[in-house]
Amino acid sequence: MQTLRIATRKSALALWQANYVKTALEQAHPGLQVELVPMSTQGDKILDTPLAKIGGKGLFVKELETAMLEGRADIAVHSMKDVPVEFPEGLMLHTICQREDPRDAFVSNRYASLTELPQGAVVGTSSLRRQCQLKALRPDLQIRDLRGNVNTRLAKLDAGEFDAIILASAGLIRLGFAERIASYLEVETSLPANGQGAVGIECRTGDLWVQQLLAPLEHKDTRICVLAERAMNRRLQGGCQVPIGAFALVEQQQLWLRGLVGQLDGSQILRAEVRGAAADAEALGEQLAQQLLALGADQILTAVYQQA
Ligand SMILES: NCc1[nH]cc(CCC(=O)O)c1CC(=O)O
Repeated sequence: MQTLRIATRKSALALWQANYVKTALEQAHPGLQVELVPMSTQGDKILDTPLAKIGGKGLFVKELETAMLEGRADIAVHSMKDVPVEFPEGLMLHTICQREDPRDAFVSNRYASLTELPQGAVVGTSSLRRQCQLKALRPDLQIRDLRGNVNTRLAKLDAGEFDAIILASAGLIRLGFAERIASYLEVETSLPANGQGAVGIECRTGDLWVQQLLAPLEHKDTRICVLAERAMNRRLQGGCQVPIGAFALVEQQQLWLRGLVGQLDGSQILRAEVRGAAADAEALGEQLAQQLLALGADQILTAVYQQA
């Protein structure tokens, strides 16, 4: 019996996601051996610099990809929102699993929601996408950088550094911290990042043994949504650290994709949306990007890249 090896980061969330895939594979294929291969990535090591400043795409995936290319692991499990748009030669995104709650979460020990925050309250997030939407709604808020894995971020909140912090609810729910969520930010308030809440599985392009094992883990509607969201991002040349939101829903083969590009201070938020056949997911994502560009998204993004 062969063993399938999963390359994974060592953060609690990465390990949770890798174990989730391990369990799903073992359930789908009784008798299959699945092993985790934990490793540190550059993104885990540089903890003191705001992510937007380091810039480089794929900070959290390069080591995992090298392990697969060198045959030390067979698959890598990623949070889709951290996966760069392009894949290295020899690797592919093969499987997209069912999405967890895609919304951002408002986490605070003192306040129940964004609207309850007092004037000038300090909110922690390292996401430019969250920052611009928060500032658009509440220009008085002070946004401060918040890095680290989910546990670290919660500890910083508990230490009193912030009045509230914003995190992806998916990560909190998966790690058993759902009760820390004071309220959910509806997507109209905080449009999620492309791929937020979805787990993807990467493998070698020609590895048919692995690909056939992965097939049962695929979730069709999540794939459609994530492909549309990623196509929009790709057309806007957005990495994971840009003030861009993209969120799709599919119902009865119909796709509804909403997109947003914002000025960091929230002074301007461009929004657009498209609807169409789910089968045209990627074309719709590109179409939405074009609409945002026509509204002036390129000027905003160019300015952001120059600041970073
Ligand atoms: N950028 C870090 C990251 N990557 C995935 C998640 C959460 C889980 C997910 O979106 O799948 C998080 C933490 C956060 O944004 O709060």
